[in-house]
Amino acid sequence: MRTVDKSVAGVGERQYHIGVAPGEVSTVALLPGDPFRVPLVAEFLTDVQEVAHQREHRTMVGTYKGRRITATSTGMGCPSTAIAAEELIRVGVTSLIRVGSSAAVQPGVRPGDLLVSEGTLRNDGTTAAYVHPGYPAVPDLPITMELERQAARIASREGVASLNGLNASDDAFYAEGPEWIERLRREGILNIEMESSALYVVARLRGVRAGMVCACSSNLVDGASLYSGTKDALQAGWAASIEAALETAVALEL
Ligand SMILES: O=P(O)(O)O[C@H]1O[C@H](CO)[C@@H](O)[C@H]1O
Ligand SMILES: O=c1cc[nH]c(=O)[nH]1
Repeated sequence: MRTVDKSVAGVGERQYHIGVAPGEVSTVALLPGDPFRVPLVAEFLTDVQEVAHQREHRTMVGTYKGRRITATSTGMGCPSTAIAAEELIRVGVTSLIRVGSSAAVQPGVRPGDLLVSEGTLRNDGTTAAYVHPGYPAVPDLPITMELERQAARIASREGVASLNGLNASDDAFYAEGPEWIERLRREGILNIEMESSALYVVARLRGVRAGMVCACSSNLVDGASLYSGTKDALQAGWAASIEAALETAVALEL
């Protein structure tokens, strides 16, 4: 019997899930969850090309201020994010920046505010298959510091807040009950999303860099802002977080 080693299989080939081959992408990739948000990244770019769209993974490439940029959607949750990250790394991506939406679990955070991640509580199943329970899910420090700088600048221009802190990655959107949300609040977690745990762990294991800037979609603790009526603020927050990620790519020559 010959067992396949998937940790190295397919490196340098057109990738099974994302449908992208080496040479078709840049060294930096912005990662929204939603394939319909990839064109929102493309609005900032010139010379845009759609490279592939398979399942939830849509990829476009273009240029921002002279730098080649890739945008690939991860889909929702850690399983598809780990696949997208693994396959992007196999075709030459060395910096991965998630541009997502995320729910705040500290009072006072408003829809559209920018949230930069300084580390993730791994409440997901995917990373348990990769590493042991105490393994930290942390972003690249220089990318994070530049994201914080850019997010603060853009947020102040746009009249929203920019906050930095710890987030949780959950697997089960509709199983986030009041006890869990209250515990996260008490422990100082700023926000919840569903992908950064896998992104950071895969990036660390494969020796590449990752970071995350999200737009606040709702606030789960102050009751002032659940999901209805947040659309315009969220849309503006997505654009601001994409701009912060693009400026980071330029500033750090990612
Ligand atoms: O808007 P995206 O990037 O998908 O991020 C957030 O939105 C989804 C849940 O509504 C999850 O994927 C969560 O992480
Ligand atoms: O996990 C998540 C992500 C976004 N919004 C939530 O309420 N939960």
